[in-house]
Amino acid sequence: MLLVRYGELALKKRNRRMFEERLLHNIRQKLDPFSGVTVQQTFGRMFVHLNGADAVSITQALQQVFGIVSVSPVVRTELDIGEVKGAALALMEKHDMPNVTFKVETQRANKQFPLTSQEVNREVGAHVLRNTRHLKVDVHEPDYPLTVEIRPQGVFLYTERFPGLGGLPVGTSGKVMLLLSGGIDSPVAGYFTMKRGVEIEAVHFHSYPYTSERSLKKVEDLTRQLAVYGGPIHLHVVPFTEIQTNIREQCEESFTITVMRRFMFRIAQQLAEKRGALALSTGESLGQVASQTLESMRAINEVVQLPVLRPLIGMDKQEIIGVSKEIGTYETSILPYEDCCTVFVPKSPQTRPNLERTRQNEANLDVEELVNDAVQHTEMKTFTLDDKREFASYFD
Ligand SMILES: Nc1ncnc2c1ncn2[C@@H]1O[C@H](COP(=O)(O)OP(=O)(O)OP(=O)(O)O)[C@@H](O)[C@H]1O
Repeated sequence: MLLVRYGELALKKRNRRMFEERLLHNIRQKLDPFSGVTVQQTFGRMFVHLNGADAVSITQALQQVFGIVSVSPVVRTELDIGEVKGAALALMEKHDMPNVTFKVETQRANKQFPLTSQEVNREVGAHVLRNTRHLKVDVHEPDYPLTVEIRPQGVFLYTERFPGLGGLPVGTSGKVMLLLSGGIDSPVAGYFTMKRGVEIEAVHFHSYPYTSERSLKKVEDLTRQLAVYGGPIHLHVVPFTEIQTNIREQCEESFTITVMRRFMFRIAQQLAEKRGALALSTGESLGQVASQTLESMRAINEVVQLPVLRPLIGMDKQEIIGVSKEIGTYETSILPYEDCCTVFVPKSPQTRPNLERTRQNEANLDVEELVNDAVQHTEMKTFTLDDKREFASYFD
C-alpha cells in the first residue's frame, strides 16, 4: 500500500477536519479511474490500498493532488520483530548492489512494543547485513534510509519518499474565477490559485470569427490540463466580438486595450457572482507589457468590487515558463493562436492610462447592455481529468 502524508500541521481542529475530508474526497476522485483501489484515513495520514493496481501510476497520480506532502510505498507487518526483520530484508534485497548503503531508523509510537528503537535498529540492521551480499551501513548519508514505524495498528516499513505538491486541498478555500487566455501565464496563475486550496472556474473571451475555433480548442485543452490538479473545471466562453467592435468604433485607439480589459473584468465579475466565486484571478505580472503597469491595473480594477488575485506578480517570465513546463501547459500555450487582445492591437497603447480619460472613452458605449448581453450569451462547458466525461451546457 501507499502511505500519504499531508502538511499544514498548524491547522486548527475544525479546519483540520475539513482539510482531511476534502483531501480524502480529492484523492478518491483522482484515483477513480484505477479500479479496486481504496483509500483510508487514519491518525493524520492516509493509506491507499493498491489491491493489485500499479504503484508507480498511482504514486504519480497522487503527486498531482494539492495538499499531499509526500508518498511512500509501505509494507505493513504485525507487531512482531521476526516479521519486521523478514519485511525489512525483502525491501532491501532489491537494492543489494556494490557500494549501496542503508540505515535503519525506527520510530516507536507504540510504547507497548517489547524492544526499544535502538534495539530494533540493531536487530533489523544486523539481519539485513547477514542476509545480503553487498549492502553496508552508513549512519550519516545512507542511500536508503529504511524507516520502521511501530504503531498500535502494526509496523510500517518504507525506504522511499516521493515528494508531493504541498499546498492545500482544492475546495478548502472557496472559489475563484480565473481569466484564462491561450497564453503561457494565465494557466500558471490558475495552478497557483488552486495550490492554496481554491476551486477555480475559468472564463475566456472569444472574438469569433477574428479568433478561430482552433484558438478556442487550445483554451479547452489548457482547462483540461488544469483539471489534472483541480478536478472538473467549468469553462465559460464569452462572445466578445460585439464589444470589441464597439470599442474600436467609439474609443481612442490608444485606450482600446484598457477599455477592453475593463469589459473583461466587469463580465468576469458578473459570472463570478452568478457562480459563487469570491475573487478574480489573472496571469498578470508587473511591467511585462504596456497593459500591466500599476496605472493600468488601477484603471482596470476600478470597475470591479471583487478582489483580483495576481499570483504571478512577483515572478519573472523565465520562472513562469519554468512552471508552465513542469505542470504540462507550456506545449499547448506556445501553439500559434490569435487572442482577442492580439487581433486589434493599437499602434501605441496607453501604458499609464489616465482614469478620467479612460472613463470618457467609455462615455459613448452602452456599458451595461453590452455586458449583460455578453453574459447572457456565455456558454459553459465542463472539463474533467477524464475527457470522455466532458459535456456542454448553457445557462441564462
Ligand atoms: N481572451 C482572454 N480571455 C480571458 N482572459 C484573458 C484573455 N486575454 C487576456 N486575459 C487575461 O488578462 C491577463 C493579461 O493578459 P495579457 O495578454 O496582457 O498578458 P499575458 O502576459 O500575455 O498573459 P497570458 O500569457 O495569460 O495570455 C491574462 O493573463 C489573462 O488572465
